[in-house]
Amino acid sequence: MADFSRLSVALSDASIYNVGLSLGIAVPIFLILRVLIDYAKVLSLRRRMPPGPFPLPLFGNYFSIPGERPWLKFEEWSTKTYKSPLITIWNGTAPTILCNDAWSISDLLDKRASIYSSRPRCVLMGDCTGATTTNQILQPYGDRWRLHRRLTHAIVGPQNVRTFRPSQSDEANIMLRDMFETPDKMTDAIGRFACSQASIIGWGRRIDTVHDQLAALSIPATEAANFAIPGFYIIETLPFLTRLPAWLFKMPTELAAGSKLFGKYLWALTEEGGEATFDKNFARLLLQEREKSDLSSNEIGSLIGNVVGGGLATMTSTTLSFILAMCVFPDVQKKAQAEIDSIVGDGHRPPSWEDESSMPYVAAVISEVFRWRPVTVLGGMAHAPIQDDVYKGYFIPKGTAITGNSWAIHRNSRDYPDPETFRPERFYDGLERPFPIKKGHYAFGWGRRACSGQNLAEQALWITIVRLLWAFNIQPGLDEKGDEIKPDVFAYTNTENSRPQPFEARFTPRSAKHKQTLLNEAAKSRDALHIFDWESKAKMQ
Ligand code: HEM
Repeated sequence: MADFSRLSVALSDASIYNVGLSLGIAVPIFLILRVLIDYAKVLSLRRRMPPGPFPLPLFGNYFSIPGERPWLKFEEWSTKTYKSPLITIWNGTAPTILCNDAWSISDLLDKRASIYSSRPRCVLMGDCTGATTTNQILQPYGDRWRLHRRLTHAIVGPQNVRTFRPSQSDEANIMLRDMFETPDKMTDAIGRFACSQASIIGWGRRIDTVHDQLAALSIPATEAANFAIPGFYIIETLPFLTRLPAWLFKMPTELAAGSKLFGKYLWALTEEGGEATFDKNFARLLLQEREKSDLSSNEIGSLIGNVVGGGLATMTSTTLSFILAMCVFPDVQKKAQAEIDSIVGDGHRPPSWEDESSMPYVAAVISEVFRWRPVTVLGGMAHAPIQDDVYKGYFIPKGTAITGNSWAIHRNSRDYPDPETFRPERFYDGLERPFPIKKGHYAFGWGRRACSGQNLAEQALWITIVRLLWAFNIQPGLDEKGDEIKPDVFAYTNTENSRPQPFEARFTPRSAKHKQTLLNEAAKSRDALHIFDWESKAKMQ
């Protein structure tokens, strides 16, 4: 018996050893086979898709995409290397098609919108945070997304957004005062304005300083848009990294924990907003809609969170680009001011909404800002087709990420001659050149997924820009010798929401009368805004 039992132990030891040995050999062989099969699929697909750099196994084009402003490289690949408006790059084994001209992207995302209105898989923003099902920006095309879009439009759609004109006008006056008093903090003044108008819409509470927790948390959170840049994060290239234990790779766990906490914070704000004195806020609307549409607290939080997240960085960057343009193109500024003066006179009142239709040149200035420096430089968020498609002989598989290189689209000299010059005349008195859409630019994206906050953004930017032009001569900052510092118009951040690197500008009131009026208006506006002044008890721990 004893001998038998020793034999069986020896046998079982041997079989464990053998199994271990077999696994040790089988697992790597399986993994290598898997990589090779995936690579074979990539190589076979790429022959039928738009051209692009040759991908490596597993990593795709990860190593050929520059870390610094990759949109410039994509434009070069499109116009010089492959001479094709559409190029394909591989995020690991997943293709992304980048459209580098307005006409091809319009053919796909506008004209074939019934196919191209879903979203591709997003590892960081979607898988790691669970937002794919709860956040409109990421939701796949379908009924839930339609519901979210309808709800967003119920608060900031073309008609409904007018409810917020008075508070926007008051906040713009406060912003003007802040620019006048502390021009070195212009970015804070604009960021506070953008955050406050979003918070008023969301929860009926204004933001008095950028140190408010909502502003302090939201400003860095908007960097999440970078997750959409192909090749920016290795995890988008190698999604299996999300399965590694946290001690080995902590980013996914930290992201998940952070977004859970932020979600709780948004919900706490929403509960407060439901009780706010100003009852036309989004929280109130969604809480009423909650049962009817079976909305989860995460969905409600992200719907309101998008008003802050969608508008904060985009509006701040666009306003800064406008200021930069005015510092560099003074003749445009003078022409816009002449138009404003012809309508509102000598500074006794600031321009208001009723004046909008009488100021076509100001409208053209704003369109040119969107064109000259489009903020979402790679189109914000890629679309994805819900079925395989063929375009001009190229195969586009279902689920492929497809987006516009807005940088390249807005600098195409066929559509915009002399594209580096800031020239509002391109948009004045009709479009100077044919363009697929009436707007004449694609700063707000395409087709059915085009920006839901467009009307809000345009309304806010109009009142901001027209009042800045009315109140100030905007000029570059001065160095120690008193000479103007020429700003670098190409010094922009390396981010999806691209904004000018810090630069100095002077805001000189255009006359004593303008100065007096702007200070009086700011004081009146501060009183009017008291209804939105209350302290939030919601805190993110
Ligand atoms: C200058 C300001 C803004 C710019 C340039 C901008 C740009 C964009 C772009 C390019 C997209 C992607 C469109 C596409 O997929 O084709 C987008 C989507 C979106 N934006 Fe904006 N945006 C701005 C302001 C806002 C504001 C103020 C909000 C607040 C409501 C907002 C909310 C959204 C939402 C919810 C989406 C997702 C739409 C969907 O997938 O159905 N945006 N935006």
